[in-house]
Amino acid sequence: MLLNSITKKYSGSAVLNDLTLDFNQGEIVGLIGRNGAGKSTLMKIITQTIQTYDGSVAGNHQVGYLIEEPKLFSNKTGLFHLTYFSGIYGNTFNLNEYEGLLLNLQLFDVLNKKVKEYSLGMRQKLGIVMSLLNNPSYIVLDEPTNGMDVETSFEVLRELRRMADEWNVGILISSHKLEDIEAICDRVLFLEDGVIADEQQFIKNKQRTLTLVFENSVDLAAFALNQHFGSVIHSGDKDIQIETAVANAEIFKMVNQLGVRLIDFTAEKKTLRSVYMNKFRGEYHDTQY
Ligand SMILES: Nc1ncnc2c1ncn2[C@@H]1O[C@H](COP(=O)(O)OP(=O)(O)OP(=O)(O)O)[C@@H](O)[C@H]1O
Repeated sequence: MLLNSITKKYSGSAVLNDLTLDFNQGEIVGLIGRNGAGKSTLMKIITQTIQTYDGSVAGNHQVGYLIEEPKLFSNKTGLFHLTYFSGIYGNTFNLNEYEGLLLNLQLFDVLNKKVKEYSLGMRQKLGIVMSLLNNPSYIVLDEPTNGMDVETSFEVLRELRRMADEWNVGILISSHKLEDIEAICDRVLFLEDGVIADEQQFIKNKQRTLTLVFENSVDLAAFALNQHFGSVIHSGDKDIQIETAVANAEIFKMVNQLGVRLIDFTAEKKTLRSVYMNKFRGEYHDTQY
């Protein structure tokens, strides 16, 4: 997808100012910036929700999205939404095709409950699944882990990585949670003063200490036997610490391929946070992010 020289003004003042950006299918791109920087505006231009702007966008015909909260019918079930919105896109909802995703997102067992009984996190997760119903080449997600606890965010981020790797979906994701962005993105764009002020491929070629916790010792053993990412610093009953320069994406890909269950993942260096603070905000504004 290519966005070329995008300028968007509200009441004469430019929110986006001659912004150019490209991204590919299979790639996860993070978008960060302060409140009001124009992240949602940029996303709405990609999804054609905003149609008046200068510049051009190519390759955005098949885009799914979740911007702000998903629009749901509170008295209808999760399954109704998936069936109904598939129909709107001219498709028939095939539960088998989505079973794995719904199970991994802990939504499968609540599909027959009305969404008014769903928590905010569950509604967000349903919104993410709904964004896939038109078989998109790209999805655009505005703060998708809002309202989610740490564990739920992790489930969602892991599934997004899987969508990019296995379904070849390109994902643009905005968030104020830098750790979320850091966990899954291939590259990160800093939106400032209406343009991409910086781009970091900070995850690659950086030596980090990763801690991976598996559901059980069998899963850990399978991972330890197959991993070739770097040296093992520590190995416990279910957890392992490795030092590596390999992108998180590669590690998640292997976890998926082995079919093992990872229940926690941390990277020791918070490089995105430090890069962001140093470049734009000054360390005393940390609380905004
Ligand atoms: N419909 C509108 N009319 C006028 N101004 C608008 C409109 N929509 C957004 N803006 C303004 O444009 C700027 C960018 O808003 P936008 O929602 O794109 O920022 P954002 O980066 O997504 O912010 P946040 O992180 O708070 O979600 C803000 O100053 C906002 O007030």
